[in-house]
Amino acid sequence: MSLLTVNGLGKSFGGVKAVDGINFNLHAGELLALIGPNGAGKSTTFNMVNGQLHADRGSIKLDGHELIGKPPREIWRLGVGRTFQIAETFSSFTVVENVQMALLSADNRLLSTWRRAAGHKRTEALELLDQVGMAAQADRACSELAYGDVKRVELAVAIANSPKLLLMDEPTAGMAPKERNDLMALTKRLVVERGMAVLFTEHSMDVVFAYADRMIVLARGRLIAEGKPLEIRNHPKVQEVYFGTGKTFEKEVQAQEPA
Ligand SMILES: Nc1ncnc2c1ncn2[C@@H]1O[C@H](COP(=O)(O)OP(=O)(O)OP(=O)(O)O)[C@@H](O)[C@H]1O
Repeated sequence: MSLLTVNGLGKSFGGVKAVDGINFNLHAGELLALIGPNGAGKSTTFNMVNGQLHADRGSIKLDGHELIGKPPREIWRLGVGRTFQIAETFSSFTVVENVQMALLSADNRLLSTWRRAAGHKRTEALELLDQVGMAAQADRACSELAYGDVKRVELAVAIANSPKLLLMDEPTAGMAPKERNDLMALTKRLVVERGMAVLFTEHSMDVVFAYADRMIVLARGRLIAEGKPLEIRNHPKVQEVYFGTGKTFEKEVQAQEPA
């Protein structure tokens, strides 16, 4: 049975059908890329899955639970996590403190208890940091870290609640090619080791073709293709919608092992 099942999902803004009756599913342990040209409906789809936007029609089921109509916090509790950029205010906290806060939040403890709970779940937080290769930098302030390392901490924060499904909106934006590969290789490892599913949007075709297990392609709100990277690369409809956008499907990039 699939973990996430989306059926007939639709959302309009005024006269614009941002998402026009799409169907797809996602299995545990799978990395699914959602791609499409600008304005295709990727963000709208994402935001309906995490509950930030209310769908006009259709259904989004996680493990058989209907998500439509539920507030974002409840959707998160049911097991849909997402990566957030570590906000300015948290960058003065150390690496491990950021993960401890995420663990506190997963336990439904208030942030005001933080000062009293500075030692809370440090061991669990260090274990999570170990999984993303950041345990050695646990006591450094996030503000001192290289960009690629901040992204690793953000990933540790996102998995603190043990999500069944992790949503990643352009995870590698602004990163150099080496950092991109490291982050996606790490994501792939977490997917395999934790049996977690990932749905991600991405503009870098190199990243998508190297790391996605499967892809879905949107254009003007419609799902125009679905399949494995190689099938998508050769799909005439996909080539047609991308023609002239400057994005090509020619580059072959090999997935790397995480550093
Ligand atoms: N809040 C909104 N109000 C009005 N129109 C919107 C709103 N959000 C999205 N749209 C429209 O819906 C369509 C799909 O937008 P969406 O942001 O989902 O596309 P996208 O694939 O994420 O694009 P991009 O790659 O440029 O981020 C576009 O035509 C957009 O202008």
